[in-house]
Amino acid sequence: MRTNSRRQLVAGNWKMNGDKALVEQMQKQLAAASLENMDVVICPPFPYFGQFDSKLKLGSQNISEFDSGAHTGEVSVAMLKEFNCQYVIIGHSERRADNHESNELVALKVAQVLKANLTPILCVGEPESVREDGTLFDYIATQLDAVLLKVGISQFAEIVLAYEPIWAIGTGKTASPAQAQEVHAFIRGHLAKQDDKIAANIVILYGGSVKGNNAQELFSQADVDGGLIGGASLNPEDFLSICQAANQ
Ligand SMILES: O=C[C@H](O)COP(=O)(O)O
Repeated sequence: MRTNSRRQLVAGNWKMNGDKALVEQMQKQLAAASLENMDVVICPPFPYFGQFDSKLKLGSQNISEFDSGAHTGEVSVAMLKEFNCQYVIIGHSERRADNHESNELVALKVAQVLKANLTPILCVGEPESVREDGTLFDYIATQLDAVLLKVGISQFAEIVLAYEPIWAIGTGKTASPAQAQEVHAFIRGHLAKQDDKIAANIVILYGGSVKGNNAQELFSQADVDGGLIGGASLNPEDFLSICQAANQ
């Protein structure tokens, strides 16, 4: 049972997976469920955006930092709005690695999403080597500070955060509930140095090998407000059980 007023959120990041059939199955599964105490967001690849009905909240996995123009292969915030997309994942570790997205570019993209009145899901998280060498909190603080410097603490009232330890993504090696809680509490404390109220209200998701059988324990941690789900978001039954854990 939650002891704070933050509403839990579960976002399914399909990454470069899924097909038209999965869109149909997922919509059917979620339409039949009663999930009145939490929010569900699906972040499919762009080609499937038009296939989603308006009952589900839609999220994007990325966005251009530019408004429009000669940027081949990019998608703008204005285009997302035409499809009623409300959330945008920014700074996922796979984009930071595969597309060389720096903390500064991540900050520019967060600003672009906020300018369009959409909600960024800002991802932070450390590689295993950083956890091992004891610089975990500095690493997370640096990722947060780049965005704080660009948009300011007041804008964090419109942001969702996701803590995703890179070593736990797609590996089956979930952070323990205590490890997740420790970093979530650090993040909230870091923001509280600038604004107590914004820190207390911000939703912080955990991501990294969340499944139906571990979601409830992770989500019951005091500073964990739901999850950013990869692999398990491709299975409608698993994803529903994760949403149900957040709905309690
Ligand atoms: O965006 C989602 C995360 O990268 C977690 O992925 P995963 O649930 O497959 O570990």
